[in-house]
Amino acid sequence: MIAANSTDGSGSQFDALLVLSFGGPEQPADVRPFLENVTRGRGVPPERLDAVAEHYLHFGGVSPINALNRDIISRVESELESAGMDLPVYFGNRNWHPMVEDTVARMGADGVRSALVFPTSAWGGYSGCRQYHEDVARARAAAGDGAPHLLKLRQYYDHPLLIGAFADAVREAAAQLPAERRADARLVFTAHSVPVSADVNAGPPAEGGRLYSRQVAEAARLTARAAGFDDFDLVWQSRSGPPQVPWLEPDICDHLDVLAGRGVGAVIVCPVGFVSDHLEVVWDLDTEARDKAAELGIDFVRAATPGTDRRFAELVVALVTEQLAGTPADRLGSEPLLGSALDGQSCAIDCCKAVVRPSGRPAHTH
Ligand SMILES: CC1=C(CCC(=O)O)c2cc3nc(cc4[nH]c(cc5[nH]c(cc1n2)c(C)c5CCC(=O)O)c(CCC(=O)O)c4C)C(CCC(=O)O)=C3C
Ligand SMILES: [Fe+2]
Repeated sequence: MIAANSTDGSGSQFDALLVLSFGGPEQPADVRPFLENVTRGRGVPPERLDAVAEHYLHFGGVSPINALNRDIISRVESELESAGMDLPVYFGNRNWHPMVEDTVARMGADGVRSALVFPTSAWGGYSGCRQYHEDVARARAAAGDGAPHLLKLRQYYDHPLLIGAFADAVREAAAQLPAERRADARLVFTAHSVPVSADVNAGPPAEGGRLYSRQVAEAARLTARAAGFDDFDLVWQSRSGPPQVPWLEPDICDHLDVLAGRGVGAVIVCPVGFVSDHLEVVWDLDTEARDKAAELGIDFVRAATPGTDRRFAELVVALVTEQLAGTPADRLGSEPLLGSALDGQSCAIDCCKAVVRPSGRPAHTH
C-alpha cells in the first residue's frame, strides 16, 4: 500500500488530488459567458463564436465535458480506494463552474496544504500544458494565504494504459465496418488543431519545438502499431482564429475529400487528441465529419475516447503512484516528456513561450 497523505506518518506530503479541466456550459444561458471566458483576449473572430455557440445550443446548451469529468472522478475515487490511498479528489475548471479558483479556495479552507493536480490534457504545448500551469498560478493567487501548494502531474500522451485504451477502441471501431470494407479502410487519427506558431513554440526551445504535434504523431504511431495497422494518416480539427493565421493542417474534412479522390471507401477515425467525448468529438467529428463522409460515400466509424475506459482511472492512479514513489515514467514513446511543475511555474525556461497574436495582444496572458 502506498500512503499518499501525511496522517499515516509516511512522510508523503500530499493531502488531495485536484482534477483540472477545461469546463463547459451546463445550460443554454451558460454558453455565451463560457465562450467569453475561453476566448478572452485570444483573437477568435465573433463569427467563429457564433458558430460554436450554435454547436453547443444544438446539444441543448449542455457540453458533455463536465458530466464526463465527474464520471472519471468517481472512477478515480474507487481506484484510489482499491489501491488503499486516502486522497480526496477535487474538481476545478479553467472556463466554467466549478471554477478552479473556487475549488482551490475550498481546498485551502478544508485544510489541504499540498495537492497533486491531474490535468485532463495528455499533451505538451500551450493549450495542453502551459495554460494549465497558468490556471494553477491564478487559482493560488486568488485563494491568497490559505492556498495549498499544487504539483501538476506530467504529460501522459504515451502512457501504456492510454495507448492500450485507444488501440482497443480502434479495433472495436474497425469491427463495426461491414466485412467487405474493413480490409481497405483507412485509419485516420485526429487531434485539436492549434496555430502553427503555438506548435513551433511548444516545449523548451532546446528540444526543438513542435512538442505538441510530435507527441500527437507519436501517440498515433503507437496506437496504430498496437491495433495492428501499418499505415495511417494524422489530421487536425476544430480550428478557430482568423483565417489569415496558419493552423495545423490538413483539416479532417478536407482530408476526407482527398481520401474520396483516391477511392477510399471507409475510414476509422480515432480522436487521439481527446480524452473524452466532449463537444469537438460529438459535433466536429460525429456530426460534421460524419455527414461529409456520407456525402462522399465513405463509411465512417469513430473509435471511442478513453475517458470512460477503466484504464483511464487506472492511469490517473498510476501517475499519482509514480510521482509519490519517484519511479521512472511508465511510457512507450520517446519524445520529450514534461508537464510537471510546482505552483504554476513553467516546465522549463521559455517552455511554450508566448506568441503575439494579430490582435497585437500577447496570446498567453490573462
Ligand atoms: C490543444 C487543445 C485542446 C486539447 C487539450 C485540452 O484538453 O486542454 C483543447 C481542448 C478543448 N477545447 C474546448 C473548447 C474550446 N476551445 C476553443 C478554442 C481553442 N482551443 C485550442 C486548443 C485546444 N483545445 C485553441 C488553440 C483554441 C483557440 C483559442 C485559444 O487560443 O485558446 C474554444 C473557443 C471557440 C473555438 O474557437 O472553437 C472552445 C469553446 C474544450 C471543451 C469542449 C466541450 O465543451 O465539450 C476542450 C476540452
Ligand atoms: Fe479548444
